[in-house]
Amino acid sequence: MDCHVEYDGKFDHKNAVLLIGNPNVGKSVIFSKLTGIHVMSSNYAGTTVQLMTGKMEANKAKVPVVDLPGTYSLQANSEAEMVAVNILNQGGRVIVCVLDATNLARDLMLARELEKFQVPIVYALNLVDVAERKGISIDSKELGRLLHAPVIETVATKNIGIPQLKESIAYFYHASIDSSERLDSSFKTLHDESIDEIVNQVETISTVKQTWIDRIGEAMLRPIPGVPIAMFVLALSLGIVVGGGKALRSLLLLPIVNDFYVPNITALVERFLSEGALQNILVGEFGVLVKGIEWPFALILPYVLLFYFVLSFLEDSGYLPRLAVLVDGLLRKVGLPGHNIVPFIMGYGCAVPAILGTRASTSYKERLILTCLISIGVPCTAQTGAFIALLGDQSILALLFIFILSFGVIIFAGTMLNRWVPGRAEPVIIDVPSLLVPNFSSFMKKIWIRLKHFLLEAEIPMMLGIILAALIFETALIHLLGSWLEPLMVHWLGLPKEASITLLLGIIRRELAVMPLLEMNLSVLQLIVGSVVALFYLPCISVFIVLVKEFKLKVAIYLFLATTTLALLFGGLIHQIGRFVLFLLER
Ligand SMILES: Nc1nc2c(ncn2[C@@H]2O[C@H](COP(=O)(O)OP(=O)(O)OP(=O)(O)O)[C@@H](O)[C@H]2O)c(=O)[nH]1
Ligand SMILES: [Mg+2]
Repeated sequence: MDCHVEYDGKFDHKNAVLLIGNPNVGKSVIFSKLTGIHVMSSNYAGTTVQLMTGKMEANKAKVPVVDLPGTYSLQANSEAEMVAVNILNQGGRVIVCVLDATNLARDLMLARELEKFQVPIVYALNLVDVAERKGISIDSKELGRLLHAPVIETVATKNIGIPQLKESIAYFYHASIDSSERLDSSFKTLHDESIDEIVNQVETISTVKQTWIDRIGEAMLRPIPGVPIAMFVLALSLGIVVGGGKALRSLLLLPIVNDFYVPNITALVERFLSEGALQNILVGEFGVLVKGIEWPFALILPYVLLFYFVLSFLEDSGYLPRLAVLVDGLLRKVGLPGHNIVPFIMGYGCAVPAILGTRASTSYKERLILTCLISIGVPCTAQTGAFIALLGDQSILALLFIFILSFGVIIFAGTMLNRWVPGRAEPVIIDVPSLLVPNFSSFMKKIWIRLKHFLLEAEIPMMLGIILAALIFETALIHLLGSWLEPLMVHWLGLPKEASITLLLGIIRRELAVMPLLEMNLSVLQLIVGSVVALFYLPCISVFIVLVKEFKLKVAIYLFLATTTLALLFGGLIHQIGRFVLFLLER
């Protein structure tokens, strides 16, 4: 029988296999194993915040599969949960309900809610390896008998149980298509046992010696030694990103680009093109073949790579929810319960997934405050790389100043927004998962996905920006732009006229508001002013689009105006104060 589903351009959820379960139970890993499509998985609740779709092979047919955001219940409490519940309400062919073997009682609450849908359910009892580590053993056969459905034990990360799960899905998928009615009602019999009764019958907990990983996991949650550990993790992360990035840049990438690539490409272009505009656009001061390679690959890439290395490790190990517990009190002062630290930290990578990540927040107020703070004061990893390239060699203090200022503004803006934005943050219990040793292959794949994303997202706009800069310099438009912006650029900010280009390029990408300053021989004060302007300057095009999509055009425009005003205000004040201090020092 052919059960191929017609997609008609759009994904056919109603005929799909739906992966459902509480947050952080391994749905996305299972989805990746079923479909061969690698999607993001992390060891905290709320990784998946939108639908992920793919196809799996079932009895030689391609069957659609949907990975849903995790949900604690069908009374959705966040945008992400709402996505899951809405899809579920539309129906599906087979539900794969993923259960966490270390959290059976909690997960059965959702499982029980799913029984009301007239859709066959296959249970994947996942994380059995972690359960074993904790001395928890579950009789899956008995559980299946009590739930009137197949329960398949899985260790998704190691592919254990996945072939059996595939078989079971295929069986019920085809059965549900073959059957003129919905599946046999005996299959869906609601049972009378309470969740406690079921758990008592199937779960045995033996006392095992706590492993070192569980002991560390628990210690991290207490203020002592949790806070010192957090400080150490922060310092180590900074060391890896800043120190490692600098070493990678100056020992490997810059020599390759500057000593090998640039002379050769310049010679090649000069051989074929006579001196003139085209040659300048290709290999001149803002030559696209020179800066278009040096900026993204030699100056930014090392920091992006190492930042994602550190972030992915923190995500996969399960450290971030522990940090969330420690900073909960602090973050609540700016209207954000602790779990919001996760999208906040992601913002230091890129604001787009971070703003999407706020879908897991449980109130609109939280989402809005978090989005505003990320858009206003959190530099993305590419921009941080640009700051390090610009200031790192000149003055570490200046670099530090930029980040301290950004923290100050985030705290101030958060406190104000907490007062102004109506509503209140819902009280939530932070879901702390078991500490895990990251799975090597998914860890590497995750870094690769992010890197690929950066290269695809960054390289083309950066090239376009550089071509634009080259054209503006080549056609003397820079003088026109410089004259228009002279009162602002020269008198208020104390920057040279040609720095006006940064305001134009910064609209395309945030690091482009910084990079041109590298070519301008500026004083340390000017570098600080330029960096401060770039730090608060408007969100890049991609962020603007995501703001409009996730909120409203009005929110995007307000943020656009607020960030630009803040950028010019702070930049100007720092220039004026700096000039005054220098004047006093000289006297
Ligand atoms: N040790 C172990 N780790 C697992 C297993 N299954 C998943 N994981 C890890 O558990 C974490 C959560 O997995 P995800 O697939 O992101 O969970 P999810 O259910 O999609 O989470 P949300 O999207 O937040 O709802 C990840 O760090 C996985 O690598 C397993 O069977 N054993
Ligand atoms: Mg997921």
